[in-house]
Amino acid sequence: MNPNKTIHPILKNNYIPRLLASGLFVLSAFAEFEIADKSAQFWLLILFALSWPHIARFSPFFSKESKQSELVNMHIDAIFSAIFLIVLSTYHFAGLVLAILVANALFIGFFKLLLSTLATFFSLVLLWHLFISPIDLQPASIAAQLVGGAFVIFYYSTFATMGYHLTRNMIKLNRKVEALSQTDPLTGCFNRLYLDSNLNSELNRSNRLNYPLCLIFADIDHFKQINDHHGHVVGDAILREFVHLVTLAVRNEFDWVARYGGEEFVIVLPNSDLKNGTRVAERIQKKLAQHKISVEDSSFSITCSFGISCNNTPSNLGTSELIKQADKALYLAKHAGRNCIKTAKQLSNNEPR
Ligand SMILES: Nc1nc2c(ncn2[C@@H]2O[C@H](COP(=O)(O)OP(=O)(O)OP(=O)(O)O)[C@@H](O)[C@H]2O)c(=O)[nH]1
Repeated sequence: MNPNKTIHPILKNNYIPRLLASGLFVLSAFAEFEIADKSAQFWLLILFALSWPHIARFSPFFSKESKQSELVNMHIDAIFSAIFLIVLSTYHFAGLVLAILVANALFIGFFKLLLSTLATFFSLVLLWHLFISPIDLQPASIAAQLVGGAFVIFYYSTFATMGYHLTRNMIKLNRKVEALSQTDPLTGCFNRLYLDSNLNSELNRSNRLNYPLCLIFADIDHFKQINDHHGHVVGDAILREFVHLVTLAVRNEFDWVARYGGEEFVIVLPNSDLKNGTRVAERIQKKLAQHKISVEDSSFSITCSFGISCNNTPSNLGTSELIKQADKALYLAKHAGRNCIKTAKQLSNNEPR
């Protein structure tokens, strides 16, 4: 199996910086000759430093999910840095580490991660200092300080870059998931889920600010025949074009369209009454009449029936009542021969069963 194929870009991208940081770590540890002379742990540490970037890349710790795994890796990085400080037996770099970490945090806004890795880092240094051996405050050799300083700067700027990329990727992914969960994949308009969760807040806003809200139920006429005679590919293309035409007929920033199901769509018009809603439905009707939809060298004309309700007719309608009224009006429109517009006002005399 080629491991490159299964490695997530985050783990892959951080491999080289981590390897270089480990190299600098090894150099700085070697520069501290006194420790090299007497400590077996020193050699273990070197071994770990050299193997860590490979482990971090090829064997995701604790989680198969690469991003989660990279967060764990960052904590191991923090432990690694703490051991580095202990080995060099100086607090000289601690202030530098802290300053760089704070700067990183300001830059990447990744405070939670910063705090938890900082806690890991300092608790390890403290535990070592209290229970194992007091850290000698004597400064390390000049060579160790130089290479170690380079290590600290490089290591933590890498850490910041990783955090930054992680955060950016997560934000991007979240936005993508959110957009996908709200969008109808075929037509690109909002889906039923979005309608169900947003109509209520739209209605509350309209009641709070005391303006009317209009809801149009639009249903393409005889859509089954189109599917049956020309196939679902044509039907799909017609649905897409229909949504395109509807979006051209409504106000960009205020109104929105959601697919209720099949060939039924709901158009929500904030700050609009039945009159405004009827005007919008007429505009859509006109666009449909003027526009032939071309699919696979054929062109099609479609018509649509509309049922319109408004939260002030009668007053203070709730979400489900608003939808119900528009649906009933749509039923009237279908029964009146299709390609026509009916409003909730016309319901009382012709209430469908
Ligand atoms: N191509 C395509 N067809 C769909 C999709 N969703 C639902 N349909 C079809 O839409 C048709 C809806 O048919 P009906 O509910 O009978 O409505 P209609 O033929 O438009 O009749 P009226 O609404 O009474 O004018 C069915 O044939 C469904 O299979 C879709 O995503 N793509």
